[in-house]
Amino acid sequence: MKHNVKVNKLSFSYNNNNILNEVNIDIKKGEFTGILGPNGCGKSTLLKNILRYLQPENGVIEIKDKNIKDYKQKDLAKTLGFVPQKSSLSMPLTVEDVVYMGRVAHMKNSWAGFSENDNKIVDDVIRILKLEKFRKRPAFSLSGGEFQRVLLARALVQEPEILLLDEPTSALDINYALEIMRLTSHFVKEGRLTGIMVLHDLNLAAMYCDNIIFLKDGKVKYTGSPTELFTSEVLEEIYGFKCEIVNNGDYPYVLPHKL
Ligand SMILES: Nc1ncnc2c1ncn2[C@@H]1O[C@H](COP(=O)(O)OP(=O)(O)OP(=O)(O)O)[C@@H](O)[C@H]1O
Repeated sequence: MKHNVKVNKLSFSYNNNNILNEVNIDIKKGEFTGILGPNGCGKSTLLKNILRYLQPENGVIEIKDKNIKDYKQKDLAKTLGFVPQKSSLSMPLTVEDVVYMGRVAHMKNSWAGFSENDNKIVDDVIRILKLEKFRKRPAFSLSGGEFQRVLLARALVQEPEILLLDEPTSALDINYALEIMRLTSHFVKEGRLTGIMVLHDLNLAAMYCDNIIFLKDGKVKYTGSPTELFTSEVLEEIYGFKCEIVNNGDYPYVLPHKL
């Protein structure tokens, strides 16, 4: 199988307001793709279409060569994991409860409860994400950055083949932001995931993403590696700002001009 997510001529409007116009995307298995572009260009809308939270007006979305419309909800939930940008909790759940929610799609039936395997996966992910000390804490008592890691843990215990993340680093300090990028990249490199992340930080994208998709005006303007796409000309065309690109070893580094 060559591609994990294939989007063909996807168009989407909110109340006749066209947001995505014949968008084509082909994301291969085992890649970490960053979706970038100006505010309001439709990045989150694109993710929501891929997650089937929104129905396209036109076009086809295939997940692992199968039309998304043909998936049973439970199979889609096992295949696609999602880390939202913001999430609030209305229920008094502990961190552990929230993480276990990621295993629900794998339960044989709701009477069976969680298996030994479920417990092991939850324990492993909690350890890898360094969440042990928060385990029994009410999730609402965590800071924004700590809670973002819990949301990543919930998505990882789901063991999805494809993980979609919507600006997971926007509320995080640089340490947490680097950690989320490193962990996502680590799981992709280990062959456990295909990663698709909406993000704004060009330099984080350059450091960790294999591929970039630039969206603008409802269209995919460019796709390619950060080295190919992060040029002052392309960035000026997409965002309308001037910058220098510094070669930072393996990846480009964007230095914006002061306005
Ligand atoms: N439920 C909705 N109803 C109507 N318009 C919406 C709705 N959700 C989003 N929009 C509009 O659709 C456009 C695309 O929004 P979207 O959130 O997909 O953009 P984005 O690229 O993710 O933006 P940002 O970078 O600011 O997060 C925006 O103009 C937004 O105001």
